[in-house]
Amino acid sequence: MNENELLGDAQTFILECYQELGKSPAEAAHRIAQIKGEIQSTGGYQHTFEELSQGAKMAWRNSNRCIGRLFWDSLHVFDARDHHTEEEVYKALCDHLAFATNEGRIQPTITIFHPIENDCTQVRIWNHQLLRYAGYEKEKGVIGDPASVAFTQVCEELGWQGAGTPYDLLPLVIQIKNQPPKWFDVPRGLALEVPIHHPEYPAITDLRIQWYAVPIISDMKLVIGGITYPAAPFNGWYMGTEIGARNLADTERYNLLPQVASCIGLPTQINSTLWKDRALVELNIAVLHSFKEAGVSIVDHHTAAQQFAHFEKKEQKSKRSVTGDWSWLIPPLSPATTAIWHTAYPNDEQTPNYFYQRPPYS
Ligand code: HEM
Ligand SMILES: N/C(=N/c1cccc(CO[C@@H]2CCNC2)c1)c1cccs1
Repeated sequence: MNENELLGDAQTFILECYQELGKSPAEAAHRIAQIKGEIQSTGGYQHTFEELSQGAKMAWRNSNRCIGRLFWDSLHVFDARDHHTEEEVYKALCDHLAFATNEGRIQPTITIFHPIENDCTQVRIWNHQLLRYAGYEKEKGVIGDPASVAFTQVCEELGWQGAGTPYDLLPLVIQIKNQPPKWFDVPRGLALEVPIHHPEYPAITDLRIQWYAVPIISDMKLVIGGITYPAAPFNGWYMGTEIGARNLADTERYNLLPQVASCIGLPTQINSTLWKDRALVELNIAVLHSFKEAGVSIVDHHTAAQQFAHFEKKEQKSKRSVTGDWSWLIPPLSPATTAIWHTAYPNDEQTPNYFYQRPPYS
């Protein structure tokens, strides 16, 4: 991006951001003039903490695929732009984990590391999520999460060795500039996990299913007013279907529906008995029941859809149009029972926002 484009993006962001923060047009104009000067002398500009914080919240509000946007304004923002070594970054990630987990009363949080400067990435986290299970390719198939097989191999090449169970937490892999990445174990006390039980079918317990409490996306970039933050891990809480209808159910993930079905005595030979659908519902009931029993925040897809409807009304009151990616907003279980199914959303891309970026390893 050239300096003119950067100034244009900065101006657009400051005008919207300062208006939302109740600042005067004169204050916005003064800030824009200041940024113009900084871009002319350094080729870039630095956000104030206030701009960084509001920008991260606006980016969540603009995330078209997110059903959880009602709470966009309550995001906790940590400024880690002055962290330059792998150890400093690791400490900040541990602090994020502890704060966000909050003993189960999950707090939506983002930690923002140094932005790209002179086309150079300063900090990069190689994990897709800070907490995720390893996947080991074996002759008889995969042990653990098949979605993690490639990254698990990268971690093993870096010297990490997992225990080989289906639920081994992967290490945090942190890269500074173009140096080789360093890996660090997640302190066991910081990774809250939930054992999965069913309120009516005790046999489900014998499957020894578990999942981690806090989803923390760490591979997307945050773009605010033309400035790119390639390391900005953010977390919310889970919607139950993410775990029960995808991570544990997909055939190319943990593929547990046949085992759940036999646990509850369903005949799995004939499609029209809808055994797969019954197993899916019972697995999702077990996930919601287990998180609640463990005192860990989680939302069911019906409540989440109602909260999204509330978000739509709030945005209309604020004279902002709600953009969305319908195909991602509908939940994977009973989608047509939610109001989202019966609503159309323009999938226009706004900034600030969170975007995919090229993987740091291939
Ligand atoms: C507070 C509770 C939250 C819930 C229940 C929630 C729920 C979800 C769900 C279910 C998805 C779809 C994920 C998938 O299908 O794989 C999603 C996507 C997304 N969410 Fe949220 N979310 C929450 C908070 C947040 C926060 C705090 C942020 C950022 C600050 C965020 C940003 C996003 C983004 C960027 C996506 C799209 C990811 C992609 O394109 O791969 N969400 N959210
Ligand atoms: N509940 C959540 N769910 C997700 C939000 C964003 C992305 C994902 C996982 O996306 C993967 C890539 C495409 N589907 C799986 C899950 C949150 C994670 C971080 C904040 S809220």
